[in-house]
Amino acid sequence: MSDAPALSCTGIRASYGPVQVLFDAGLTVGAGEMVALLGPNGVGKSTLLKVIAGLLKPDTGAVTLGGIDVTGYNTRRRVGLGLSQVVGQATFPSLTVTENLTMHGYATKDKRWTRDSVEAALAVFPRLHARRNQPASTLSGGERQMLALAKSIVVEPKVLVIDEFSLGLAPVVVGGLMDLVRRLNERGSAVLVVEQSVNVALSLVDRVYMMEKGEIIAEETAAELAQDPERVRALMLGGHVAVPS
Ligand SMILES: Nc1ncnc2c1ncn2[C@@H]1O[C@H](COP(=O)(O)OP(=O)(O)OP(=O)(O)O)[C@@H](O)[C@H]1O
Repeated sequence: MSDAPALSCTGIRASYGPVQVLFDAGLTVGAGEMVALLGPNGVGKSTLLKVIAGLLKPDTGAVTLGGIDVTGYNTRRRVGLGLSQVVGQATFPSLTVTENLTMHGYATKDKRWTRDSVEAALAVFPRLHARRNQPASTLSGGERQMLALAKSIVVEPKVLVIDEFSLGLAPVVVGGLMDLVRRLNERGSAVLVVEQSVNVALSLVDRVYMMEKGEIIAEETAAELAQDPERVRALMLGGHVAVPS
């Protein structure tokens, strides 16, 4: 087995038209590791996720998946290498829960494999199982978020990237979703989360990167950061964050 990181980005510069948003940003997620990317609004976190997914071409820098340089690959080829990104509660509203899962599986795998893994995904989410024949439009926000995560199980991702899964959801729902992410990680997925709730991030991940103005300004373990609420507050307010030497 390769000991290459599940995901790495190095020296990423990216722009929207003439406006540069990322300045030599980089991060690494080891195989089987859970990592969070934190920072105030508008610093470029989602932009880095777009670069990772192949939705935005960087001006410079490289992205690797399992040691393979995928910088020139389109999104579909990256998904084929095991990348799965959960963005918001993205589902097809008029399709049922089962149809949403099946469609997602077909994107990369064959029919038989997909049928089995849709059953496996529904077994992990009893609430979705009970609503398997309902259109996604009739699900609650938390259930839709579960469906977005269930899609990730269908493709058994090597790298799962989650953008803001706690946004707008009740704490009890978030707790359930965190358990599911942990289970996915135990089954072998490396995880990168971008999360507004620092508490959620710190209780989930092993390691944290902090972003400010398009740059990674610090990297440390979640345990270390959890002991310094003052720094966490400064970070999330976008003030200068003192980095211990
Ligand atoms: N499609 C776009 N076109 C032009 N500018 C954009 C576009 N998307 C984002 N931006 C700008 O790029 C900067 C970084 O945005 P980005 O969404 O990456 O930040 P973020 O850290 O994810 O913020 P948030 O936590 O609020 O989601 C912001 O100034 C934003 O206005």
